Amino acid sequence: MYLEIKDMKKSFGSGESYNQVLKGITTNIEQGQMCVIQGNSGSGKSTMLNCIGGLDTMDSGSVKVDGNEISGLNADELSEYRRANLGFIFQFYNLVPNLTVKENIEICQFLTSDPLDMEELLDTLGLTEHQDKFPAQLSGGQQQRCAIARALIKNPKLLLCDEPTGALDSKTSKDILILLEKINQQYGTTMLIVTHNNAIRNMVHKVIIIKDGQISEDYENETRLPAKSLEDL
Ligand SMILES: Nc1ncnc2c1ncn2[C@@H]1O[C@H](COP(=O)(O)OP(=O)(O)OP(=O)(O)O)[C@@H](O)[C@H]1O
Repeated sequence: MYLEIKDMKKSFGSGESYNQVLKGITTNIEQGQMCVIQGNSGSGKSTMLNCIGGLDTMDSGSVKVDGNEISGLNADELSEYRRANLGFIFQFYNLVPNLTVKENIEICQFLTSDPLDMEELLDTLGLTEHQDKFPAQLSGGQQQRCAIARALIKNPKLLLCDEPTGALDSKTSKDILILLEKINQQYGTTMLIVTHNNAIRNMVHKVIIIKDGQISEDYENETRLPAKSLEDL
């Protein structure tokens, strides 16, 4: 099992403002799986993703990535864990405005001794012709493709995506999902995708639904559809 989560608990605040957001999340994700995490607004999806990604620390429980426990790591160790294993994609692309597409990707290329080939990645993501442009010169979909390239250049084993299509129109969302599917097949990247979009459930290997800080549904999708056939995005 690539990702093993056991009894993950996380709360915010204290006294009257105490809010237990995650009340004991237990699940497993296999290497190479694409998995969506869904649930109502405020159910704890981003909190779960942030705890897995070492962007936040859980109160108790265990997260093992490729057999390595991450709970209890200090800030430096978490930083090294993120560098060595993870790629992040967010709803808003967080590109550096005064760097070109290629330079935005290059800043992450140096995080590993074994990056993917830049030209191949630019080609895969349809960015070759845009590589010398600045973010402000790109459409939302092109900016998100650049953010995906930046997350992928170091060939992360685990890609954490928080609403990756949240700011995009239906057609561009589908293009991005087709790309994520291609990356999953080409590089075997394990992916966790937090999304409000129910249609995305149809293309992934595994679905996790969170309700009130607990898992209410957790199942493997036996009848996956290719991303290109998804409707209602
Ligand atoms: N840093 C924080 N401090 C205090 N409360 C927080 C913090 N981060 C999240 N919360 C609270 O935790 C709860 C879950 O938030 P979270 O962002 O994980 O939900 P979500 O399921 O991702 O929601 P959405 O779909 O709206 O993005 C919310 O009530 C939120 O207000």
